[in-house]
Order: sequence, then structure tokens, then C-alpha cells
Amino acid sequence: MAEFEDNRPLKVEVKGLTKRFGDLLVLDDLNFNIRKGEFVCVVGPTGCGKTTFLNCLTRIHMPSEGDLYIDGVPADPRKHNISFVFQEPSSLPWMTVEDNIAYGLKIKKLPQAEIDRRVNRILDLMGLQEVRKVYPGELSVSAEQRVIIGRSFAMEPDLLLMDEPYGQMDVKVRFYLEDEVIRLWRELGSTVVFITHNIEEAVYVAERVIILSNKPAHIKEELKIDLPHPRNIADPKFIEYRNYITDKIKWW
Ligand SMILES: Nc1ncnc2c1ncn2[C@@H]1O[C@H](COP(=O)(O)OP(=O)(O)OP(=O)(O)O)[C@@H](O)[C@H]1O
Repeated sequence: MAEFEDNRPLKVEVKGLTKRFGDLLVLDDLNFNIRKGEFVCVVGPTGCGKTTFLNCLTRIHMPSEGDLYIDGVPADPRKHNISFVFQEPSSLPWMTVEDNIAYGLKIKKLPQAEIDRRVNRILDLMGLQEVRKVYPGELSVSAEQRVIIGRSFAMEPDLLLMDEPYGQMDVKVRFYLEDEVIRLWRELGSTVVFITHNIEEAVYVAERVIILSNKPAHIKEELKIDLPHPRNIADPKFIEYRNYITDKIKWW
């Protein structure tokens, strides 16, 4: 397994992670680390087990063997500050944009001044100030997804898990939202694990790409994307990374 020089402390350690559903072996002895503040993409062919990996991290499923550790202890969503963004926008339609973003902060019983500070910062960063009093149903799907992403970052999560968050968006909107996520990540310093089967998207956002094989998934390669953000999809180096990963996924 390739190791990269990175002095940031370990956030997630995946050790011997194996997951079976009955006789079906899905994850086969995965071993890798994610550093604090890192932006990692996990890519792989359809059905290889990307979502299953996230589900083991959040304990929707328990590993069959091995385990995942956050800050050195077994992952526990009750203890660790984890947020999620899924493919389907999941705003709360009866609440305004600002109340959606404040929702988790109120549940956590943060002081009102801190809630206001975080909500305003997210509204600014996501360009949502103008629609703060609007209900999500009045927004486009992409604007609604921005609200969800903003809500997740507002929690200032230690770990933000994104499972194909832009699966339904067209290409132009996708690049726009990817830029927004990069901006939030840089501003707030969260650790992000981003699942996608879109290789171009992975090369566009990730500091490091973990390439999974076809099911049962093992790690085919870890690849550091050594390009500054914002990235240019027409840059020859970008195209080289994209083609390299595509080849890896095509020829398992
Ligand atoms: N709860 C479950 N019970 C049985 N099999 C499951 C369960 N969850 C997932 N699987 C199987 O595990 C395999 C991996 O599924 P998973 O959804 O993790 O893949 P994926 O890489 O996220 O797929 P996609 O790219 O389509 O999102 C599939 O064969 C799926 O049918």
C-alpha cells in the first residue's frame, strides 16, 4: 500500500475491514488511514461496496471482521461528531433555509449567539443569504442540496461523509457545487470522505483517491492528486490522473 508523507494526525483508521452479507463477501480486508482535515474520495465500480464502507463507519452495519477507528477508538456515531450528505436532498420542507441550517445546532443546544454566527457564516459561504427565509420546496434541487451541505458543515463535524451527493445534478451544477464544497472544507478544516463513481469528480475535488476493485472490494491503489484547487479539467495533468484512474477501474 502506498504511503504518502503527510504529518496531519490520523482521523480514521481502517484495519482489516471485511464485510459479508450472508455468503456474499463485499469488503475484503481493507486497510487504510485518513488524516485529520484530509479530503479523500473513494471510487470504484458500481456495486463494489462504497456505501457499505460508509455504513460500517456509521455503524448502520457492523464489520464481519476488522474494524474502523476514529481518533484511535472504535467508530461510534454517538460519540464522534459525524455529518452526512446523501444523493437525495433531505431538507426539512416545513422549515426555512436558515432554520434548516440551524436545526442540528439547536438539537445540540448551542448558545443562540453561536447558532447565529454559524448560520450566517454558512449562508455567506454558500451564497444563500438572499433565500434565508425561503422554504426548500421553492428552491431548485441544486440549491436545496446546497442547504443540506451547508447544514452538514454548520455542525463543524469532525468527519463529513458524502455519498454521491451530486449524483442527480447536471455537469455544470456539479462543478459549481464541488467548488462550494472545496471552499467550505478549506474554511472549516473538516475531514471529508466523499464517495463517487464519477472519476472526473474525484480528481476535481480530492487530495487523495482510494480506488476500490470490483466486488469483493480490496484497495487497488491510493493516489495523491497533486494539483492545486481550483482545478482545471482541461489541464493535461488533470486528464492524466483521470485516464489513469479510469484504466485502473476498467481493468480489474
Ligand atoms: N443490507 C444488505 N444486505 C445484503 N446485501 C447488501 C446489503 N447492502 C449492500 N449489499 C450488497 O453489497 C454490494 C455492495 O453494495 P454497495 O451499495 O455498498 O455498493 P456501491 O459501491 O455503493 O454501489 P453504487 O456504486 O451502485 O452506489 C452489492 O452487491 C449489494 O447488493
